Amino acid sequence: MKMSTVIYDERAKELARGGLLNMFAAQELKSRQAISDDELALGLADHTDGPYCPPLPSCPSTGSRYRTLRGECNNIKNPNWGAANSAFERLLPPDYNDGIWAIRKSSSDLPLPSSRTVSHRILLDTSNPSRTHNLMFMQFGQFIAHDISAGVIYTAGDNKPISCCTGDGEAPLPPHLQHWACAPIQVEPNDPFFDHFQHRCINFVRAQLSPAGDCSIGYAKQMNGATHYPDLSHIYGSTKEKTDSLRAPGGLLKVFKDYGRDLPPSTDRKECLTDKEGAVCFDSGDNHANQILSLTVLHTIWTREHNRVARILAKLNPKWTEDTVFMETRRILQAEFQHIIYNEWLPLLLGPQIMREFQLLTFPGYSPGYDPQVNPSLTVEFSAAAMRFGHSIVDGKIMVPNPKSGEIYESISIPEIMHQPSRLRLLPFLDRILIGLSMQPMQSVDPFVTEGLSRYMFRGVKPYGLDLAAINIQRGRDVGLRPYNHYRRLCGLKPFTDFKQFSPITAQRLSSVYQSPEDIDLWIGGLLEAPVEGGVVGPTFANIIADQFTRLKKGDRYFYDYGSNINPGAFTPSQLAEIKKVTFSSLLCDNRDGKEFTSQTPNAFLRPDLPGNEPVPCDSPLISKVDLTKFRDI
Ligand code: HEM
Ligand SMILES: [Ca+2]
Repeated sequence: MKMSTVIYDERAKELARGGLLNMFAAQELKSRQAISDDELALGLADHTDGPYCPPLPSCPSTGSRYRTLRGECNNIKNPNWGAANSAFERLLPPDYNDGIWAIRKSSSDLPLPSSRTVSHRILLDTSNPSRTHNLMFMQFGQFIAHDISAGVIYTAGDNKPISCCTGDGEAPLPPHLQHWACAPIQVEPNDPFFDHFQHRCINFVRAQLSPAGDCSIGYAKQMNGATHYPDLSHIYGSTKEKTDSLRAPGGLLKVFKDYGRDLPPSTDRKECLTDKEGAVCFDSGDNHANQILSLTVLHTIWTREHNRVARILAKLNPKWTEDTVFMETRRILQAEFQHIIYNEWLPLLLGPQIMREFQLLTFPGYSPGYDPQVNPSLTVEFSAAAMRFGHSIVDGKIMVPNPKSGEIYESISIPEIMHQPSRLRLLPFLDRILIGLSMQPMQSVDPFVTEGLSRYMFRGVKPYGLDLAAINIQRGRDVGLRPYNHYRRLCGLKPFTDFKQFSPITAQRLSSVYQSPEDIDLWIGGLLEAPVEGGVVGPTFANIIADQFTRLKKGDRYFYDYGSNINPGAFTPSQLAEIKKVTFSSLLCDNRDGKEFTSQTPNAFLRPDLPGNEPVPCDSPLISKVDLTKFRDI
């Protein structure tokens, strides 16, 4: 069983060391009473002679036409904002027991209930399919998440994973033998599932720290391994070495040619179960593409889109070097991706009112809104809780239809396709799973999480796996999330003062684990809320997510629809008009195998049985076409 978090490179390691040094310095200053609790809580401790300050990148004064690979040099005054391996920001100061990094206690200063206990007593596995959204909406959400958010966990000195439990998880290691980054999740002896295996300990390693961007010393700040911007860093990589390793001649991306079809390139990294004959593991910009096969499918689609667009651009512009073809294609794909997120995916998540309130709606032409004061960085509230709403919409099974007979060809339980992407090699599989993801409803956002994630995640060949729900709760505590009520207040919502304010069943479940409503973990509280009008998440998550995508627009000089007064890589008006025709349906039609997948729903994220969203042939006028001749460089 493997978590998919990895250390990237030397620079990431150096920053991680710096983050840790600063945290130790804060502990030291606190013990000498040279730093006040207020300073710690507000993160204002201005000790610029701190032990480690991240070096500033050198950026071209005129601004490059292309985003840098690491995401540096976007904000002119703060060139590290949003860069890979920089720190997460936060909406509220952290709740750490020592004000620095120690995991919070309950409101009455007792240890919090075990994250696993919270998970199995509050979350059930009950099917509650969405009446509108399909599983492609879920899968696209994880694809977005992997682009912008990648917590990195500590590893041992030799880069090996840290174990916080004995042998097979019979118990947590005695504290004096535990690595300092351990926070193992205790499993109660009467656990309804893990007890069958005498499994009493879920391994949990704390997230790596990164130095604060302003070199201040204060509470711990976690590292984001990805570039914070939606820039397809998980397709292209965020270091030169990685990107170079993924590139092929002619400005193309490498592919694995299989039966004449292009799949992502293969890798011999050891994250997949590859002991069966013909088994394969795929490479990507971020090394997480094999986490679940339906995610690998989206990596395939975007890799193909790169090569499709690059070939057209190279023909239109025979004088371009292969570097130009590569970078121009990347620039177009990044714009397509941002357009699909803001124009199609977010409105279906947040509903019209929040989209309007946060000025997230898309319009024809250039858009206003860049604000150099806005730090685009992801907030821990978004990454460790709100955006993880997605774990509730995963279905335990993926139905793969046979479009010829109209029957279900295969119903795959998801642990079977975690780190096991080899089915993609079967000839009709890609087309079939694309149809399946579009037909099958996603699950609703609610306190139900499939056992495929809460009992069997990454089980490999074992009878049990990890509990992602417990890990989410523990991660929230690891990164210092405050209790749920604090974020309700922040969003202008009334806090819960009594369990009785929840439905009787929920109240009973909550009070069986938490002592007070003031202790509820943010991820749990968010899942319990009814969705906002026209959206799928409740108001607390909706606000945190809308805030994040506002930062990612206002704080991104390279946002795809900013004009040349802001964006050094702006599109011409006619090019932008073409980019704005892109829909995820058009992308799927352009990059499917096309043997069995011949029709597509106009809205790729909604169920085909919704009136007006019946599948149509890919050449129907209802599926938009992008005219790339506008990208001839004259
Ligand atoms: C399809 C099956 C999925 C699996 C197996 C999966 C698995 C995981 C795992 C193992 C983590 C790291 C947990 C930790 O150590 O803290 C994670 C994090 C996360 N997941 Fe998922 N996930 C899935 C789907 C989704 C979906 C659909 C979304 C959103 C719509 C999503 C959003 C996130 C986010 C935002 C994080 C935090 C990333 C970070 O900063 O590390 N996931 N997921
Ligand atoms: Ca990114």
